[in-house]
Amino acid sequence: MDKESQILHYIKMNPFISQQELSSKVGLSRPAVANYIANLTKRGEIKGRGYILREESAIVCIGGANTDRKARTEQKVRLYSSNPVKITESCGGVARNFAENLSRLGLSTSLMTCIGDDKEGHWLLKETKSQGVDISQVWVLPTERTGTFTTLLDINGQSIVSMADMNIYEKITTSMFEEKWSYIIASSAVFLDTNIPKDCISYIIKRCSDVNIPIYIDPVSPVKAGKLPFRLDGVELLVPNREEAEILANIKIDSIEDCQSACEKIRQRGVQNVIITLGDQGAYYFSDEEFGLLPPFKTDVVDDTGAGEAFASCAIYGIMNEESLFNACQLGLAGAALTLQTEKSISPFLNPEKLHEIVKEFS
Ligand SMILES: Nc1ncnc2c1ncn2[C@@H]1O[C@H](COP(=O)(O)OP(=O)(O)OP(=O)(O)O)[C@@H](O)[C@H]1O
Ligand SMILES: O=c1[nH]cc([C@@H]2O[C@H](CO)[C@@H](O)[C@H]2O)c(=O)[nH]1
Repeated sequence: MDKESQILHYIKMNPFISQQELSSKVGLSRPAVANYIANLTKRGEIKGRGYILREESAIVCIGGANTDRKARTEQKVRLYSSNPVKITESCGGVARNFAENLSRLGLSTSLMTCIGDDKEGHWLLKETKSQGVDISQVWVLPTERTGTFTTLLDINGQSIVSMADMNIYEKITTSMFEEKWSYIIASSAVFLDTNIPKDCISYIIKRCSDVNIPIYIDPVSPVKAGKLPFRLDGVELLVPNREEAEILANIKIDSIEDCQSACEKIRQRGVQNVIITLGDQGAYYFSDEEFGLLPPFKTDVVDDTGAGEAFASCAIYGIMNEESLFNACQLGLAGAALTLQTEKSISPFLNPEKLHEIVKEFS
């Protein structure tokens, strides 16, 4: 291998390697190494990000970015019939929603997803970028259509049925993540949803746990939860709703005792902390040190889409700030309450001050 290839190889292995370390590994002076790096950067071989210093709060959010279409009814829905509705569109996708929520909470956040080369995809990127999320790692796939999520809401703002047209995510491969690996391990944590293919999910979990990068997971839906590998070592937090937890633990959940058994079974798979969100019943949390049920913070429900992501991203914000699981859940309840009050999948009012203010009000 020539000197340049050797340097590139060592940077791929460790994007934080110093020029001094490189110089002793490849047998060149430090200024000579600097010269090689400058040339590699000029040619675009080093894109910069993997080789800048680790940012303490950076999180890469990997998974879906969709346009959400919500059909709202003014009267009781009639099945197998034509229902008058009002349709609105907003930005969605679990990983994208996490990235935006976490960015609104002041964390430096990046999104890794794919969109089609269409109006919807470019709109999603523009809106997401405007909220401070780094979108430089998004794949634009010219032959695919951007994912869509269409949901029918009843008079109470609760989703009756949802349709996920997200075939685009099947085009993502493990080698696409391999190419971005230096970028991924330059982050302090990774958030993962289950929109991407099964082998990619396993690949990311394994590689992150090998280098001790904490992983947070939202299982997305009961169907997609089944894509998670059995072993989940390295997963610091998993936040399923009731139906997803039933799939993951392979038991029916009808009581608090069932929540505890489900959490124990999920933890046996290698997960550190589990929080099961229970809709209008609140959330059940379980770790080595603490467990319990928290009732929801009472609020008007305009639209329940995105409440689960709001809960989990605010809880992750708490965990990344070294709060206890109980305190993280309180932040989660506050974030969910805020999101339930809006027609969009993300609350435009979400910020750290507002979150702490709501927690104070309810505790
Ligand atoms: N009707 C409600 N009243 C009060 N709080 C609610 C209600 N629905 C949801 N919540 C709050 O939102 C949190 C998440 O809700 P839920 O368990 O329905 O998540 P989810 O099914 O993942 O939601 P989504 O997929 O729509 O984002 C709950 O833990 C609770 O705090
Ligand atoms: O299969 C999926 N269903 C729903 C979502 C997203 O979840 C949000 C609602 O919880 C919404 O934004 C939708 O796009 C997704 O990314 N994948």
